[in-house]
Amino acid sequence: MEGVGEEEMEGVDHLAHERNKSEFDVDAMKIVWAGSPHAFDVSDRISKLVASDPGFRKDNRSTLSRKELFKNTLRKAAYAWKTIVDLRLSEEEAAKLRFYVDEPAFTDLHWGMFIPAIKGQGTEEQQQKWLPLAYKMQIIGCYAQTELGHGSNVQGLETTATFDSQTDEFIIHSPTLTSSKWWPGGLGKVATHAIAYARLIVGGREHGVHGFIVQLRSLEDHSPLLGITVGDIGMKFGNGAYNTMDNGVLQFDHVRIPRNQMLMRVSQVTCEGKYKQSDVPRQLVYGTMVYVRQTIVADASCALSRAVCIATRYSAVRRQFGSQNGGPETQVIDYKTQQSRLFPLLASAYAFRFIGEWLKWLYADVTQRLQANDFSTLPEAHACTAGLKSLTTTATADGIEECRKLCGGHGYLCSSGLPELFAVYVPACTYEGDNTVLLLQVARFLMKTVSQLGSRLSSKKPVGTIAYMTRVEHLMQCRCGVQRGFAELSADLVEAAVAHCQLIVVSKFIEKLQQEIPGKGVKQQLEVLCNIYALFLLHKHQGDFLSTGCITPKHAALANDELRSLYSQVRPNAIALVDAFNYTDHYLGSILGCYDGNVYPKLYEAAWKDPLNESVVPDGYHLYIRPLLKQEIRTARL
Ligand SMILES: CC/C=C\C/C=C\C/C=C\C/C=C\C=C\C(=O)SCCNC(=O)CCNC(=O)[C@H](O)C(C)(C)COP(=O)(O)OP(=O)(O)OC[C@H]1O[C@@H](n2cnc3c(N)ncnc32)[C@H](O)[C@@H]1OP(=O)(O)O
Ligand SMILES: Cc1cc2nc3c(=O)[nH]c(=O)nc-3n(C[C@H](O)[C@H](O)[C@H](O)COP(=O)(O)OP(=O)(O)OC[C@H]3O[C@@H](n4cnc5c(N)ncnc54)[C@H](O)[C@@H]3O)c2cc1C
Repeated sequence: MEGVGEEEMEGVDHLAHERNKSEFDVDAMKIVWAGSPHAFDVSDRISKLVASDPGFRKDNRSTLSRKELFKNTLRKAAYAWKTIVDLRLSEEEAAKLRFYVDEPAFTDLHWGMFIPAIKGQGTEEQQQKWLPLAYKMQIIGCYAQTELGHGSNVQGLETTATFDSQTDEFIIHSPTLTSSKWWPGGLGKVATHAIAYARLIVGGREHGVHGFIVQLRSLEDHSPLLGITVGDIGMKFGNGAYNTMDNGVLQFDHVRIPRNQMLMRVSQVTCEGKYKQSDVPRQLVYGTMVYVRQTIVADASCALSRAVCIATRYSAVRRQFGSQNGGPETQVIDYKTQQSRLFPLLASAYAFRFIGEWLKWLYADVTQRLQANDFSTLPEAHACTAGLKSLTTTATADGIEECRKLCGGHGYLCSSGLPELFAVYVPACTYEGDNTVLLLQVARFLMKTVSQLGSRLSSKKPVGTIAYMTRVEHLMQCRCGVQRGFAELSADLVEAAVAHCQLIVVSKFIEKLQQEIPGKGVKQQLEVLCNIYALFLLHKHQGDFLSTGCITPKHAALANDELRSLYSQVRPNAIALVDAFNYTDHYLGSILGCYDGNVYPKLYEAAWKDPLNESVVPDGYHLYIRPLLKQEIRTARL
């Protein structure tokens, strides 16, 4: 192209000068981020496989109608499955492939909730019957719990499951409009089966909410079965975004299922109509939600790191103001305001990665204990998964929006990848439990812990977190000390719950740094990021910390000075720290975040591909614009 300067030529790494500043071994950090050499190998190999296959292209999504978008998602899901089968990918590789395809689809719920629900709440016999069908995708499942009238309040669900001892069946029914199942992903147009949650009624007596496997559609022609009314709930936030998913509505009209399709690991109904509650906490029926909440924390680190990668690379490319004697303008990443907004998000991405690793261990540990009927850590596991899901998704949704703003006007273009990332991510603050409702669960756990243990919530925390621990105890004492009910104090208790979760994230980051971490300069970089995360939160909530008396205003001022110094330490390593996420340009889906930093030619080229530019004179000119210009005002034909 004429007039293209060297700085805009393709094939040149426009961020090479930034990459050369790195003070640590980026390849070693890639392995830390991935979790292990094996995990890095799988991620690297599968992400490149997806990026190189035109069958997984996603740059055209914003130009498709809802029906075209959905059909394209079905095509991709089928193509992904064929790829998995043809290449004989392992379960781990298959999960990575679905992750890098990066499109909300019915498969998320089939693999992410339907199968875990059967594994967690089905008997051995039920697992042996249903899991092989599900693993081979000979049935496609969804998780149908939420209703039009109830989502947070699971015990308020209205769908009924009435046992008929004459026929040894359950009758599944939607007694009211508000009992219609509403929101389940994959339900609207694809799922052939559901795990449906309903109020169990045996012999006229209610036994609370239980899960049931219900077939919804014929495996011959996909038509809804007798008594099943099912469809999509309509367009959702954003244009492309989550509209690739058929969140559905479902009504049951006295649908009969065999007794052995009630998930019976936690409770049973005998053929004589006798209800048996195993000696396990009834909350195990919520087990699938706990499982997904811990995966969502890991997902948060992925989503936030994507946004931070885009904003960091673009901040290094973008120059604005500051030219000296006709020299280059200043890179916006060098402005202290840009650093004070961006680098805490970079630190948070790493913090959430490590807390996600720990939560995965905690979930595996509690699951192992449940096998031995050891329920001692179940309350803590519930509080941690609920609280950390709430904390990380709120921070990530806010962080993605901040990254969009950090990219100025170009961040608002679809080609930046940020609007779509935000629109797809933001419901994470709602699904798998509204974030406030989940924090109330944490507050309830803290109240019980304080009442059982006295003021000390826990002494099991690294020394560096004393201020954080004191803050939680202070916030709890301020609330528990006064004689007012939980509901009256709930807004304050939620703040204490957030403080408690922040304490966990900081302490687990510190514990991570106590491990052996190979690679030149890697541990040092992580120490800087850990200090940024901890001091940023201390600065943001300094009112809490000052009121506890464990820090003075002088300490607060010193902490702020230290933050600025830490930002300066990150600055030369910023591009390398986001390179360590090892995202392909395909997965990032962002011109602003492209690896080579050659942004402007790509932005310019992308603009002309918009359908609006197929003609230089827009459709509608002659009917609407020309009359205006020629002052020939006519009644425009509707
Ligand atoms: C790689 C990706 C893989 C998978 C991804 C797939 C999907 C995720 C991606 C996209 C999203 C797509 C789908 C989204 C799906 C959904 O949204 S599914 C529906 C989610 N719905 C909810 O989360 C509902 C939230 N509500 C609840 O959980 C409960 O109603 C409640 C708020 C916890 C209240 O329950 P309840 O009224 O029964 O109990 P309480 O009276 O409040 O408490 C009684 C005691 O029980 C303890 N408790 C409560 N819950 C649990 C639990 N889960 N585990 C253990 N213990 C629990 C509670 O602490 C009380 O204890 P006590 O104080 O000692 O009495
Ligand atoms: C994209 C998406 C996908 C989903 N996929 C599925 C799925 O596959 N399967 C499924 O079963 N469900 C699914 N859901 C539903 C989701 O789980 C629910 O929307 C979620 O649990 C919140 O419940 P709700 O909608 O009833 O919100 P509500 O609880 O009605 O929340 C509304 C407001 O009330 C507040 N509130 C509610 N209770 C209290 C309280 N006790 N104290 C204080 N404040 C309170 C909340 O904080 C919130 O501000 C999905 C939802 C979305 C958005």
